[in-house]
Amino acid sequence: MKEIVAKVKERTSIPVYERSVENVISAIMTSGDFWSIVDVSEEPLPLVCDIIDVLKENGYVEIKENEIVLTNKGEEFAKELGIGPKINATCKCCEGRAVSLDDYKDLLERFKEIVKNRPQPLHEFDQGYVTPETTVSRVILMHSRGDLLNKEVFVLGDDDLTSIALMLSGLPKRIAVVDIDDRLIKFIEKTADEIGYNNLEILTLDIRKPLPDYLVGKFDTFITDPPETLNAVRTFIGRGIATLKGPRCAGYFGITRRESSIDKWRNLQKILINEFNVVITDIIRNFNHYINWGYEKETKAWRLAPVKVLPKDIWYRSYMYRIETLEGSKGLMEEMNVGQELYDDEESSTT
Ligand SMILES: NCCCCN(CCCN)CCCN
Repeated sequence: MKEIVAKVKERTSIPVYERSVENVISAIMTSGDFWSIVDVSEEPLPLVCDIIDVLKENGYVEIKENEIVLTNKGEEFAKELGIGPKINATCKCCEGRAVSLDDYKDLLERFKEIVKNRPQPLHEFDQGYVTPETTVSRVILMHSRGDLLNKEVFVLGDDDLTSIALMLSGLPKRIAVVDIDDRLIKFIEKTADEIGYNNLEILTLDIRKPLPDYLVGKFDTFITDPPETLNAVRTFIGRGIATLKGPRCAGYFGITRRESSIDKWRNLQKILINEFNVVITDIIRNFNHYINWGYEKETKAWRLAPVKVLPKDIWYRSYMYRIETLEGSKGLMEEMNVGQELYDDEESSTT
């Protein structure tokens, strides 16, 4: 195992542990599909590719009819190390979100109807929207925490159309939506007119610039779904926190393991705790399920994939973080002079 880890370390700057290799072997024992192996392993995609390559070079893994499988030598190796397949204990009725959709079936059906001809994901903005069940579950989650009823809600980036589910719920006092993509802005505006919702504020602004005063300290709750670079965490989440009125306000955001190692998780959690002085109240594993976005073949993930087959099922998921502000919490007020590095780092691959 030590020589495997050493060989992987030669290939990547992403932190590698024996546990990383174990996670990938365990995932291969669970599924032969590359995308599902990344999903189950919970290691960053580029690292999974390096580990599979080294295991293949050393005869532990082979590719047969587009499936990644252990060889006999690999099975021996796994047995020696005591590695078994990953069990999937996800709850059948809530899909692991710990939120029940039972009382919101009509909201879900209405949402599905409205978003039938939604704008499709654009690679340039790292778009990739979540399932309707995820979007509506987000509304229920926020409502269950007391963060929606008669509250002023800020949606920072909305290819998931969370603002539409919020409008349909009728819960917030008002909703403000920011997005850099005019197609989304127009779609959300048109929908607000169609459903006769008029407590909606639409803003197209580049959040790398400081927020205008009329947004600073004006909201009770924000939600965003940023890329996983530390630049994006500072920018998207920092701006979200800057919109909050004061202590005991809430923020929600998705953070994935597909494009961030838990080393990077520790760094982003330090930003939340030490720079923004907020507290993390919830981290719900695989709450957000992303529909395959269609530009896979243009991404680094496709170039790195050992098997060139498009994903058939949902494989990209993120954890839902909930934070609360306290005395001394503060958001990002200065300009962020970043370009593509808002989206890209050594662990990203679908941006
Ligand atoms: N590039 C395709 C997947 C993007 C997912 N990212 C943006 C999602 C917007 N709804 C980030 C996901 C986790 N933060």
